[in-house]
Amino acid sequence: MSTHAPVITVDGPSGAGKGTLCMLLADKLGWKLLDSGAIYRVLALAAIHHGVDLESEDALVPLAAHLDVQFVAEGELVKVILEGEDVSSELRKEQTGMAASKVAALPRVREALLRRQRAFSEAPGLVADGRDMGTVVFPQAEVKIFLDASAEERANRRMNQLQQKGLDVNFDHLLKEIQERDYRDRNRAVAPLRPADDALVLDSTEMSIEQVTAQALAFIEEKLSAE
Ligand SMILES: Nc1ncnc2c1ncn2[C@@H]1O[C@H](COP(=O)(O)OP(=O)(O)O)[C@@H](O)[C@H]1O
Ligand SMILES: Nc1ccn([C@@H]2O[C@H](COP(=O)(O)OP(=O)(O)O)[C@@H](O)[C@H]2O)c(=O)n1
Repeated sequence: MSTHAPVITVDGPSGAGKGTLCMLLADKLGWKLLDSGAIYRVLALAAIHHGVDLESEDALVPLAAHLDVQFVAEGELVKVILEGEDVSSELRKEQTGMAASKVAALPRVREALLRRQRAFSEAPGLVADGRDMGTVVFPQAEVKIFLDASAEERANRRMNQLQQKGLDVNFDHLLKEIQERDYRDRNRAVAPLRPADDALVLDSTEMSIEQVTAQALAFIEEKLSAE
């Protein structure tokens, strides 16, 4: 028997601030967190480690169905273990995001990962971060948010984030990669990146993290109290 647990979905393009917002919301509400992008990233890494072609749907589907991954919470951070190996730092690299968007464009790969994502939904509630959380994975979600920002602002945020980690990054290169990934995510045949009809669309280009969080919390309160 399954009990109903409420779901908040946060979708949007790379660097819009989804991960930051979801972590703050999950922490404040005491709810579970699903970083669905991390699952696509792990699958891309598994394919690279096993020498599987990132465009071979037939080879990727069994890999997706049997993905041996653990997300281990360590204080504020989540360690990601793929087949016994800590891949946490490899996971966040821009080239891993790019590889993830290639495997994520394949319909049967997405299908193979659906159940794994839905299994994250448990009491007292779930905050789900991704591209198709409100449209495909949790279409019945009580609260849906679509977080956006201009590509230039997102590339700038990503550059600062990577520089803080001591990585040397080039703005123009990063912007080009973000635009390429956006294009692939928005134009794929299955589960393209788009706001759900009932989503609150927030453009955070000119908003601070605090302003985004405050608007999201006001919307969540309004939606949950109307249930
Ligand atoms: N509203 C905002 N204004 C400025 N920086 C932000 C904002 N939201 C997030 N950031 C920063 O931008 C970077 C990318 O945010 P992140 O949450 O990882 O985005 P996403 O999960 O959508 O890719 C992080 O360094 C984060 O601290
Ligand atoms: N629900 C999701 C989440 C991610 N993805 C894919 O996985 C890639 C990496 O997602 P991510 O959320 O980790 O990327 P960032 O927004 O952190 O850059 C995206 O570019 C998408 O192609 C997806 O297709 N569906």
